Amino acid sequence: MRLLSLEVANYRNIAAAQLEPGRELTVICGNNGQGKTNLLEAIWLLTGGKSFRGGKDAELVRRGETFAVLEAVTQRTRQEDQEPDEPANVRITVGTPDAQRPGRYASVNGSPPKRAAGLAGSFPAVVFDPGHLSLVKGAPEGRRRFLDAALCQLYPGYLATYRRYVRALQQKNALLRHSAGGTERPWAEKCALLEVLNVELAAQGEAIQKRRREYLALLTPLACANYAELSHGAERMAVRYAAQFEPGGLSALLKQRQNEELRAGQSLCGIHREDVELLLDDQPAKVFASQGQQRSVVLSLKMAEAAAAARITGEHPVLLLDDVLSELDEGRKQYLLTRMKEKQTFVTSCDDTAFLKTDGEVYRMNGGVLSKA
Ligand SMILES: Nc1ncnc2c1ncn2[C@@H]1O[C@H](COP(=O)(O)OP(=O)(O)OP(=O)(O)O)[C@@H](O)[C@H]1O
Repeated sequence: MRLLSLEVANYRNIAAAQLEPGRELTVICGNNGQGKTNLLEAIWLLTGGKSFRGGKDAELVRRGETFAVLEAVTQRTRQEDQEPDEPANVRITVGTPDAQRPGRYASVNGSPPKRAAGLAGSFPAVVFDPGHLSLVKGAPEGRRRFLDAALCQLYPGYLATYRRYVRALQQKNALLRHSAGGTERPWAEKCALLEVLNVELAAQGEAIQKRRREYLALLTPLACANYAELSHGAERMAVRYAAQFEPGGLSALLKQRQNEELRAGQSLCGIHREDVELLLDDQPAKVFASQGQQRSVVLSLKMAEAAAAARITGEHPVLLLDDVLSELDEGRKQYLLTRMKEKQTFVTSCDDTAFLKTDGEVYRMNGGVLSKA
C-alpha cells in the first residue's frame, strides 16, 4: 500500500497542506503542538474515516470552518510480486460541505460521496501513537481490543461473529442481573433461557478464540524477534495468551459455572475475560518494564501487526508512527530508523537530529503550516 500524495484543507489546525511522501520514509518534524499528529491522523482517516484519537467531527474541522477536505492519491500493491493497481483518487470530507448532510463522506475516483466508513479495508495501515502504551500498562480490555481490531481488518466475517457474541453476552448479563434479584421469572425459565444464550456464546466464542489463537501464533514470534533486535538482545520478550478454555471447551465451562453466575448476577467466563500477557525476561511487563522497555514492547507488537497483515493478505500496510523515538536509547533508535526504510512509513518527531542523515522526505510542521525541511 502506498500514499502517493495528500492535500489537506481545514483539518484541525492545518489550513492547507500538501504532502508528497517518500517511497519509504517520510518524517514530519516540529515542536510540540504544531500539528504533526494532526497530519498523521488525517492520513489514518483513509482507513475508514475514523480518528485514532477518537475525535468527533467538530473537533476535526478547523475552528471557524464548516468542513475539512482531504484529497489523496493512493495505490495498492496487493501482492509483493505483482504490478500495483492503478492509483485511486480519494476525497474525504468531514463536517458539513454545501448540499451535503453532516458527517464523514468519501468519494473514490469521482464517485458520489458515500459514508467514509465504507473505505474500510481499502487502505491497510498500522498506527502507533503514545496512547497505545496502555497496551502494556492498561487493563486486559485494551489488549483484547488490539487483537480484535487487527482481526476485524484481516477477516471480514470476524466483526459479525464478534457482534453476535456481544449481543448474546448483553442479553445474558441482563438476565443474570434480574436473576440475582430473584423476582420476576420462574427459576426453571431463567435456566432454560440461560442455556439458549450459552449455546450462542459457545458457538461464537469458540470461533473468536480460534482466530485469536491463529493470529497470536503468527504475531508472537514476529513481535519477539522484533524485540530481540530492537533491544539488541538486552531482554527477552514473550507473549502468552491467557485463555479461559481449551479449544472446544467453552460449552462445558459455561455449564460448569452456570450456578455460580446465577448467584453472582453476572457472566464470569468467556472470551471477554481473556487476556494477552506481555512478559520481559519472564516477568510481567506491566509491573517491571521501564518506560523505554514498554515503548519497545508496543513497537515490537505494532511492527509485528504490519508484518502479520502482509503475510495474511500479501499487502504491506502503511506505518504511521507518532512520536516513536522518545525514551529510546541510541541503539533502539538506530534499529527503528533502519526498519522505517523497509516500507512506506510516516513518522513524527520533535527532534530532527535523528533524521538529518536519512534519505527519506523530511517536512517541518509549524503552527499548522507544512514545509519541506
Ligand atoms: N479543530 C481544531 N482547530 C484548530 N486547531 C486545532 C483543532 N484541533 C486541534 N487543534 C490544535 O492542534 C494542535 C495540536 O496538534 P498536534 O496534536 O498535531 O500536535 P503535535 O505537533 O503532534 O504535538 P506533540 O509533539 O506535542 O505531540 C493544538 O495546538 C490544538 O489546539
